[in-house]
Amino acid sequence: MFKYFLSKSPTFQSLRLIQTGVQGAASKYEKAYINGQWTSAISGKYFEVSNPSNGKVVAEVPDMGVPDAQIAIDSAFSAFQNWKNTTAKDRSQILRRWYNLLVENQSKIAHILTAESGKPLLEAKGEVVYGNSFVEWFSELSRQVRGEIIESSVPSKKILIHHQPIGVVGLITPWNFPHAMIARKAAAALSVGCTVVIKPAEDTPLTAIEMIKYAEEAGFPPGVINIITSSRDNAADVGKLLCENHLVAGISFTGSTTVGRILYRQCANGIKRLGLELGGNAPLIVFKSANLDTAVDSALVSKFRNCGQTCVAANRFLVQEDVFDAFVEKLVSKVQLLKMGDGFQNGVQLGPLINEQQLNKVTDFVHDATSKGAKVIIGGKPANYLGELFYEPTVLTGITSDMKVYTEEIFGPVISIIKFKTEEEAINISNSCDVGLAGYFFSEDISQIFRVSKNLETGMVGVNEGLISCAEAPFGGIKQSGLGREGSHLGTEDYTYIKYTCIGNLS
Ligand SMILES: NC(=O)C1=CN([C@@H]2O[C@H](COP(=O)(O)OP(=O)(O)OC[C@H]3O[C@@H](n4cnc5c(N)ncnc54)[C@H](OP(=O)(O)O)[C@@H]3O)[C@@H](O)[C@H]2O)C=CC1
Ligand SMILES: O=C(O)CCCC(=O)O
Repeated sequence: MFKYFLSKSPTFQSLRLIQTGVQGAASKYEKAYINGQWTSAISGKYFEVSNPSNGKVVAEVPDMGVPDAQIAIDSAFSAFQNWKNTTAKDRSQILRRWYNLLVENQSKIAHILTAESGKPLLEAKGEVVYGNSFVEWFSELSRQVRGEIIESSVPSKKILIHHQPIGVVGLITPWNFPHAMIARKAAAALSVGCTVVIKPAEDTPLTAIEMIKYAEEAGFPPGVINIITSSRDNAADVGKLLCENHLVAGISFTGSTTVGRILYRQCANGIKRLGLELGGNAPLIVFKSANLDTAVDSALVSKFRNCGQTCVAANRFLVQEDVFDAFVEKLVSKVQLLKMGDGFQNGVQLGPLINEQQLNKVTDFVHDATSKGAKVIIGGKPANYLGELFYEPTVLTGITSDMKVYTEEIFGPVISIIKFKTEEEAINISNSCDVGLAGYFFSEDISQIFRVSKNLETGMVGVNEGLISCAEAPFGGIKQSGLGREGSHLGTEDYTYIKYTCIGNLS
């Protein structure tokens, strides 16, 4: 079957690399990495990873469960005893070596990423550059984490403050950014002296495994970085163990709010440190003063990055009535030019959805909206002619507050447009949900820019900009979008605790 696929697929060259292991790319059977050893599951079981563009199997990886995860935790705990005592300079240098290797191999990593996620190759390359930037950032930040000495009100005392690594951290990551989410979490944790057990998503473990090959080459000691691969059948049990095991000090998770809540509960008994990057429902507001061309171009980037499967993707478009028709016309004229298809084909801008669950969710949300009166301007149906998991880029108008596209994140290539009259109305609609990750608005009115930025109930705001993520900025949400911030100089806080030392009886 694999042979058939290779001979038919336009992605022949890239996948040939994956099958044969040429250039060190993923081979048909991959292994997980625990305590510096490439290893199979204790059960001997594997699960398949397939390309969502065509359903063909790309590779098989170990299906690890609780016993494997326990070994990984023990290894990480044992490695922590030495890693926590390394100097910031040592950690910085190893991270830098990892970064250099990731950069040297970024094209190969991007090919693997496209093969398992369906993401267009150009976008996969962009994600690898983006993910690598976190490794570079934290290799530099490692040496900048400083303590303080505070003057006491008692002359014979000194107050010292240190930031110390919390210990072993479990990193549970999603399929939508298989490289960047691991890089953003792992580099931060490792830079301050924590050790990690990574559990990537079932759909996209190959990019993660490839990244760890370069971590090994960079010289991280055994046990400092561990990766356990699990099928969806094992994810909940492995997650529970990571949350509840007393050797694990904290969890960092990116994914759905539903799973985030489960992890929050499971971490409660052990009062574990918890970083949560959960779902959003981002408003994108176009005010009448906006430059409409900027608004349209930025909206397309925000919405269609990774085919809409991004937690910061614009979810509800709010357009002021004065510019509604002009905006919709410009938007649709660009949406109809978007090229969807196999991520390895030249010029493709949109790939498939990751799996059947996502396809069903998008199909259901659009059906729900149209059955309640929404109008399909373009798209509105699966693109079966391209493959089983493709959905046409879609624009809907006539959106009302009872529709799922209004109340929940769609995670797909669907734009839902709502008409509003006043700024107050736009703010009220934007804030009328219990999540608050990103929000975007377009305006040339400086007072309005400050006012709206202040009033949007989100952790991040893009003003006249649709792409706001970068290593230097704090990424994170408020309300039920999560806890903590990733990236930026604040990105190590989830992985350190503050040690206060009082030195007394000084003469
Ligand atoms: N904020 C974000 O960036 C993301 C948001 N989402 C949202 O979530 C929806 C569903 O996507 P989905 O893939 O199901 O996201 P999940 O939250 O289920 O998956 C994210 C990660 O958590 C793992 N996981 C799943 N269940 C548990 C559990 N009980 N304990 C510990 N880990 C667990 C998954 O493993 P496995 O893959 O094996 O199931 C994966 O590694 C999307 O439609 C979207 O709305 C999804 C991905 C990212
Ligand atoms: O969508 C997500 O799951 C988070 C990553 C997106 C980004 O870093 O911009």
